[in-house]
Amino acid sequence: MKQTLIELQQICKRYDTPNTTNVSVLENIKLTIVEGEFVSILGPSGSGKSTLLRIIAGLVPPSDGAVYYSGQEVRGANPGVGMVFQSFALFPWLTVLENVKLGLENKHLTETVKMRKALSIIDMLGLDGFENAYPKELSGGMRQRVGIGRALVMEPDILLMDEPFSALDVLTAENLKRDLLELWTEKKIPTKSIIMVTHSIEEAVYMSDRAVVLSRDPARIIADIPIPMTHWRDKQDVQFTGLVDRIYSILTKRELKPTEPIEERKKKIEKVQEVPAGALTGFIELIDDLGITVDLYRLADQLSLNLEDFLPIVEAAQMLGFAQIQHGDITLTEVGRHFADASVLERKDIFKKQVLQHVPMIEKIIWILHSKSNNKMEREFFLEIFEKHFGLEEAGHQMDILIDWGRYAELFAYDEKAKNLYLEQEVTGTID
Ligand SMILES: Nc1ncnc2c1ncn2[C@@H]1O[C@H](COP(=O)(O)OP(=O)(O)OP(=O)(O)O)[C@@H](O)[C@H]1O
Repeated sequence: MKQTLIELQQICKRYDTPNTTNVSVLENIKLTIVEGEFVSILGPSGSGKSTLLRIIAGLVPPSDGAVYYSGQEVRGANPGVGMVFQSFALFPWLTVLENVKLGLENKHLTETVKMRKALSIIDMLGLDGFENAYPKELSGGMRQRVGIGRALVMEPDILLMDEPFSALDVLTAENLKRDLLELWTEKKIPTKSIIMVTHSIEEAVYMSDRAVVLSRDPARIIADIPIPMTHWRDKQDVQFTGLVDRIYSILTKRELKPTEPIEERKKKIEKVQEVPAGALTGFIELIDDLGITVDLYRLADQLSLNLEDFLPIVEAAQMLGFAQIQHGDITLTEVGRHFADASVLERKDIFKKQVLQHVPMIEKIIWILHSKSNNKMEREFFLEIFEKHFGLEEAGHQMDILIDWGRYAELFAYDEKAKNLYLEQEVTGTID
């Protein structure tokens, strides 16, 4: 029977922001991680992946629920974990050796033992000869090796990695992934389990044994997929591409059920993806050019886009009724095809219909502008409404994108200087 290393029991996390209280980020997360597992955590941008990792590390307390490490409830820093950060988090005034040794700061060990352990890890990570170099003298890949070294020198049962490769160029990242995987699979490190947050489905399927997929607003676990392949994995293998496609299709599935009546959706203030109308138009044209149905994973690969950049465009196209996603493939709807083939003016008309039908926030903006005798209203006014739902920063982003969509659809105009939204002409037949 394998030892349970981490158990998350009904973890919830809520944050207060300057304008909103108790915004739920994580909801009812239950997860068990046993010895020998390499688990990836995937999810849309801002879904709460890093927050979850920090809760496991004990760096952030959960609002509800508990984290157990080897059967003991974690209160404060989790003694069983070492953490690797996307940004390396090295101290620039310390050498490679000093940075790595820092991981042992709180251990009751003699200086000689600390030195021996640090040098051995430095050697294992291919940093031999750079012990006395400062981070600024190192490439990104080598800096991350130091970050990994600092976590591994503690000989943690669980290695937590928060997007460890995303700040690196592709080749450096591939090289480091292979080296880390070799240390793990050949048991050259005493680590019993690895939990990695990543944006890359391919990375998750290449490296880990299990992919846990989170939803957004708030994050719940929507899938927990075993990856039953031996290392080294062939990225062209049908089992590999099948798993990538499956996770893609889960991630691109809309959280709001398509069957939900539009009247129900209109009661909600639903966040829209921050995708300008121009980018969306280009994307729909591209799908149309490539054929009726396009494999999303291959498309992202062709465009060299990572999930974080790609998913919002796909979701926006889906939300506005231009495309449908099924089994990892994207297909233009009839409206989408019509939009792709239309003239510039016709497109504006189609876009107008789609946003009015699918984006209740735009409908509210127009309703308010209509109700004013001068058909004008300050941006600030709408911002305050949206702030209650999304918090200040996100409300600003949402407002920017709604203005972009509204202007493109010629539903309203925007005076950049005065920061006013106003109606240029009557919008007919669409407002209840
Ligand atoms: N200290 C905090 N106070 C308030 N809100 C926070 C705090 N930390 C995170 N959040 C919010 O929690 C949500 C989840 O953030 P988190 O960084 O965990 O997501 P993520 O999935 O790791 O994002 P990304 O993929 O962009 O790295 C975001 O909306 C973020 O703004």
